[in-house]
Amino acid sequence: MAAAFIELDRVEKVFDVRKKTGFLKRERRQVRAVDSISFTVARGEMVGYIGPNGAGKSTTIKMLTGILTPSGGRLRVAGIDPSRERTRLAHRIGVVFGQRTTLWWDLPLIDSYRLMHRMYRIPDGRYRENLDRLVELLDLSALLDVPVRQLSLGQRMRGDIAAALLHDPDVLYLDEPTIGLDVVSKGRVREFLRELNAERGTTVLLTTHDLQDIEQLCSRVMVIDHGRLVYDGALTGLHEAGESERTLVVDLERELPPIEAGPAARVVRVDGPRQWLAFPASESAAPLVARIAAAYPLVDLSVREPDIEAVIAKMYAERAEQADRAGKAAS
Ligand SMILES: Nc1ncnc2c1ncn2[C@@H]1O[C@H](COP(=O)(O)OP(=O)(O)OP(=O)(O)O)[C@@H](O)[C@H]1O
Repeated sequence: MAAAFIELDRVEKVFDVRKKTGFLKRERRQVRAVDSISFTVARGEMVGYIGPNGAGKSTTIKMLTGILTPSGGRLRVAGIDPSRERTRLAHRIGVVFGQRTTLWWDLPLIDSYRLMHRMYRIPDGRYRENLDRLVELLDLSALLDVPVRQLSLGQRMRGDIAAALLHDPDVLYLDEPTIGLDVVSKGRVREFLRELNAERGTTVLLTTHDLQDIEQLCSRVMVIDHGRLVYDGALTGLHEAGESERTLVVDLERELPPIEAGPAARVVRVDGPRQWLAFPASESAAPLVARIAAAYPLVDLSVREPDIEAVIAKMYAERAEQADRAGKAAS
């Protein structure tokens, strides 16, 4: 097995929050943003890190960059403790926040790169080489003299990605890298990330609400909810974890009452002679099809896989319900 490049062992982050509850009254409360999370990421892996709003994703990324110090547990990136050696780590990591730019707003793009060249003390030859490669791959040559504020969102994002990679980091954290981009720009960013990972073996940790980013880029996904890791594995395994359902779409010869096909399947929609039956994704469709074919005038049928978006929405909703029930039971 490849050596772990990012290592978290029971990492916690607790925030002390003061809330005004009256004229002079303040209530102190603790928010456990990250609650005993453990995982490892091997060098060269490309991993999705997803979860609902407020789950603890950004807090994790901030601890991985050294911006925040964990309240407990052990964390290492490339063997470095991020909060203790933030500057040394900065040479090994690149960070892209989709919602904020790291570029200088009023300066032409190339000036931001020149500043980074100095800030990161990138050797001249390496800077030149990396800049040329990134400009070509991200199609930036016509944009280098344009002030950042005049760039479109997609152009700015490509500019930000290049900035994060000028110093050749071993690991890249991407926080919502395709947010607000049109389909073409999203495609370009994803293609570039795939190439970067394949050619240079850059380790990528990707946080996104766009599940297509994950589907197209990551073979592994981690799901965090209420500060806890609730899933870590292949994207396909999420279907089972989310106990998702597949849909059998049946065309009958004529309009009929809802099909009765046993306890495992239920009709979820009827439209004229077409009926939709939901059944567990973990079960084979064959016996169900055989039962329907034997008892109904069947013309055509197809099976629809659950889409990952629906699976994750269901998973979040179920966990929110569980938390709600636990909260009510405790009060
Ligand atoms: N500096 C802070 N002080 C107090 N609470 C904080 C702080 N930063 C984050 N939190 C809280 O910690 C929890 C996790 O927040 P975090 O920003 O990590 O979530 P997230 O998964 O990145 O969410 P989103 O998808 O909305 O960006 C939330 O309840 C948030 O309100």
